[in-house]
Amino acid sequence: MSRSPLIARTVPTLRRAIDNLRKRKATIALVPTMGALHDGHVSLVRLAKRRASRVVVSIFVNPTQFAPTEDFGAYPRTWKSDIAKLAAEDVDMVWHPGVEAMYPEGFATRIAPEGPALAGLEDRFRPHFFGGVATVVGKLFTQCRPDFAIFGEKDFQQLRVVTQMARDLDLGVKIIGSRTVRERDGLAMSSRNVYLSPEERQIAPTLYRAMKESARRIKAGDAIASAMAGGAGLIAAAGFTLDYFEVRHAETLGPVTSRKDGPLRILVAARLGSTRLIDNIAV
Ligand SMILES: Nc1ncnc2c1ncn2[C@@H]1O[C@H](COP(=O)(O)OP(=O)(O)OP(=O)(O)O)[C@@H](O)[C@H]1O
Ligand SMILES: CC(C)(CO)[C@@H](O)C(=O)[O-]
Ligand code: BAL
Repeated sequence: MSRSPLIARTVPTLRRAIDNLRKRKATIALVPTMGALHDGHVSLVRLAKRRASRVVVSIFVNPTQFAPTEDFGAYPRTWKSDIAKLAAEDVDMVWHPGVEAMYPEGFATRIAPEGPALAGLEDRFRPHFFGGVATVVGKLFTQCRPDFAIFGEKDFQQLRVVTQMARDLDLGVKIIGSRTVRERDGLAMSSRNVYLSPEERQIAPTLYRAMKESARRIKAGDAIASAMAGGAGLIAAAGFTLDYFEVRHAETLGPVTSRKDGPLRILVAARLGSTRLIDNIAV
C-alpha cells in the first residue's frame, strides 16, 4: 500500500520536518522538480532512494527562470497525479512552496553563475535562465539541507551549473546526475512534450535520431564539422528551428575540434512550432 508523503508548504513547516529527520540521523536526498511528473522524474526518485534513507521531492514552478516571453503561465501543473506518483514511490516529503513563500515581499538576493559552465548553449538563448535556476536551487538546498541532490542529464548544462555552484558555495550537497529516460521512439521525456500536437509528436524523435547519426559518424572517424552539419540538416529538414546543435567536451562543456579532445557530448535545443525541446547524448 502506498503512503501519501508529508506535504510542506511553508518554510517553518519544512524546517521542523527536516529537523525531525536530522534528529533521527536520516540521510536526505532531494529531487528538485517543477512538477508535471513523468517517468524521468520517477527514475530520479528511485536513484535518490538508493542513496539516502529519506527522499524529499520539491515541486515549484520557479518564475525567476522564465523570461516574460516564456511559458511560466502555461507550464503544466498536475498536482493530483504528481502526488499519486510520489506516493506510489514511497517518497517521504514533498516541498511545495507558493511563490510568496519562496520569494517573500522584499526578496532582493540572487546567485549569478559565471565561468565555463555558461558555455554559450542554454545561457545564450535563455540569458535569464541559470541565474533563476541557481538562486532557487541554492534556496532549495539551504531549506532542505540534503546530503544528496539528484538532477537529470537531460538538462545537461543545468547539471554542470548546479555542480559548480554547490562546490563554489560550499553547500555540502553531493550532486548526482541521472541518465535520461526516453520514450520508446527515443524522444527524451519532458513535461513540455504535452505541448506537442500529434503531428509534432511524430517528428520530435528526429532530435535523438540526428544526435545518434552525428555521434555514429564522429566515432567512424568523420570530421566533426561534417558529422554535425549532417545532423543539423536532418533536424532542419524535419521542420525544427535550431537554437544550437553542438558537440562539446562532456565535462568542461568547452569547444572540441577532434574526437581525441576528450569525452564528447552532443547537445541540442530546437523549436518545433511553439515548443522548445532540449536533449543531449554521449558520443
Ligand atoms: N527524461 C528525463 N530523464 C531523466 N531526468 C529528467 C528527464 N526529464 C527531466 N528530468 C530531470 O527532472 C528534473 C526536473 O525537471 P523538470 O521538472 O524541469 O522536468 P522536465 O521534464 O525537464 O520539464 P521541462 O519540459 O520543463 O524541461 C531535472 O533535474 C531534469 O533534468
Ligand atoms: C532544477 C529546477 C527544479 C529549478 O527550478 C528546474 O530547473 C528543473 O526542473 O530542471
Ligand atoms: N527542465 C529545466 C527547466 C526549464 O526548462 O525551465
